[in-house]
Amino acid sequence: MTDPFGARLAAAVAGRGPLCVGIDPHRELLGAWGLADDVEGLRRFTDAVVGALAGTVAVLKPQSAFYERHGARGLLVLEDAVAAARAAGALVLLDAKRGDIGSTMAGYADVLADGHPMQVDALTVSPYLGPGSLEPAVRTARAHGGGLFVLARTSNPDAGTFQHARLDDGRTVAQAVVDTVGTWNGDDDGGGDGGWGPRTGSFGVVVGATLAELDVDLAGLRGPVLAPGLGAQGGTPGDLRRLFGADRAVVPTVSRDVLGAGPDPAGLRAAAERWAAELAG
Ligand SMILES: O=C(O)c1cc(=O)[nH]c(=O)n1[C@@H]1O[C@H](COP(=O)(O)O)[C@@H](O)[C@H]1O
Repeated sequence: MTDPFGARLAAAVAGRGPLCVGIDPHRELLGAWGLADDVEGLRRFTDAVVGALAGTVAVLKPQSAFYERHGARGLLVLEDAVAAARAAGALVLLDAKRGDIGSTMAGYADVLADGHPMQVDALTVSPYLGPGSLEPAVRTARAHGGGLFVLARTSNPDAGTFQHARLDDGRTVAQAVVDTVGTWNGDDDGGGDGGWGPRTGSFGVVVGATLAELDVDLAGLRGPVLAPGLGAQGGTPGDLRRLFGADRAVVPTVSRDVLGAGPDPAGLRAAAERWAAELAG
């Protein structure tokens, strides 16, 4: 039986540091690397990032949209990259922001299951259809040692329009999302204190590093926080410390600010190492 995702993530972070690098091969970036916006360009970009970084960073986060837009052959590139990244020791967080109900949600979550041709370690999901809508994904994650990161307080400027809306009980939507995810991190699923360790929960939330202030209470989360918005969106390592302190299980994720240093593998590695050093300092 595979160890729970939270424990595996904590072990990866202990060995490699917390940095997650997003693989976002969008049109402009392919062009900046001198690659065509086609499947061959996609493959060369992806192979370069995985080859340069999968042996050293804790987590790689491919963005599914940039593979789906190239059709079935794009998905084959993603499938190969996921296998190569995991073989090199990186955890793979598939960024697809899935959200649906019942059997459809279960279908999306099958990407976490043993035997899936593109099995990943964790998946980003959207809670918009309600807390119960994500239960099938929670079940699949538990059964296969997978993890989920649920969108709670995202990094985009207008995120608060929905995420600050209030429930009848006065909590913001973002807070209700965090509280819901905290209930999934029960004693059997890690259920630690919100820091790194073998009991780090397998169910996390997304909270942007771009926030002016931390306007959700993470005390009951007991799982990891994925923090995007660093670099290109303006967030800094100082913002991370200001928002989350030093003791919380936070996975800072950077895409453009590392990917822009390619295609030279040494350049990619140097950019990731720079971020890792700044995050450690
Ligand atoms: O889930 C995410 O990764 C995510 C959540 C969020 O709140 N904001 C956010 O930018 N992201 C993702 O992070 C990537 C952009 O990273 P940067 O290029 O570093 O800004 C994209 O793939 C976004 O979908």
